[in-house]
Amino acid sequence: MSTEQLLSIKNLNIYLQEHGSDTRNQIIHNVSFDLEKGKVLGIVGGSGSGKTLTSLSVLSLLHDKFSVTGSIHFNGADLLQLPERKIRKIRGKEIALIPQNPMASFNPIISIGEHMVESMRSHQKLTRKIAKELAIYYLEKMNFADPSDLISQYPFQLSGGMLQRVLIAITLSLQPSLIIADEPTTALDKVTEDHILHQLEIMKEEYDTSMLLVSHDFHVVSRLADEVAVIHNGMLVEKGSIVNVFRQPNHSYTKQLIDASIRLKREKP
Ligand SMILES: Nc1ncnc2c1ncn2[C@@H]1O[C@H](COP(=O)(O)OP(=O)(O)OP(=O)(O)O)[C@@H](O)[C@H]1O
Repeated sequence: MSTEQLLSIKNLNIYLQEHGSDTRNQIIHNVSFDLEKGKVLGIVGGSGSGKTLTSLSVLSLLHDKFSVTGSIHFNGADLLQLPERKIRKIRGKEIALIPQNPMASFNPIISIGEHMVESMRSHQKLTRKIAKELAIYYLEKMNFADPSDLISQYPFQLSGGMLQRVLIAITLSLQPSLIIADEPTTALDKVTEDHILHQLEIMKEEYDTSMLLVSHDFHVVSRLADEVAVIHNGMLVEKGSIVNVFRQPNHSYTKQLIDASIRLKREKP
């Protein structure tokens, strides 16, 4: 592995064996790709292609009915070989996940400010006062008009788009080396999608954050990604620079995804 690579996935296979079943099905087949420091890699594929399983395997967040072979080197260590205790330290602090449904990441009875303070204090030695000041700073970065008021609100008082921006602010505050954003805008309308993509652009440009951006939508990925990997039926069918793949897709499945994203862009309200 070159020293520049932050993440290097080699020959990743993921198998599913339901409890009590003798049959083991292979879902991900021999997937390999690298992510350089400071770059964004888009992982694109249709529903059920295996994007989420591939990205969750990096965080060792797969249910125990899945088994994984191959290697996932992150900062030099193979994550598949690390004990859970070490993975837990990496998760959140070194590798953070921005999921599709942000609501599931929040506890409904804890205020936005408390979520931010707690997540920062669980990874860094900070007083509550400093953590609160930092929370306000990062919410300002996410263009919230009144962060001092926002921190006393509860998750149910915020829209899906606002919660997603809070989650990005929390992620920023942890300053991870790698962010995995799994369909971060799929549930949102066009205007909110634009806001979120803009916030992710800020993350990339100001903080030099490396990112795996998972989406079924080529248009979303093309806004941010340097490189793209296309997954179909659990197999990597094409990868390359976003400009080259977008202009001259080699695989017919990639062409279909690009056409679908152009249609989606026209139709999304
Ligand atoms: N918990 C699960 N139990 C059984 N099969 C699963 C589970 N999660 C995923 N799969 C199967 O694994 C395959 C890949 O799923 P995955 O969620 O990675 O796809 P995806 O590309 O992220 O799709 P989507 O965008 O719809 O989430 C699918 O065929 C799916 O049915």
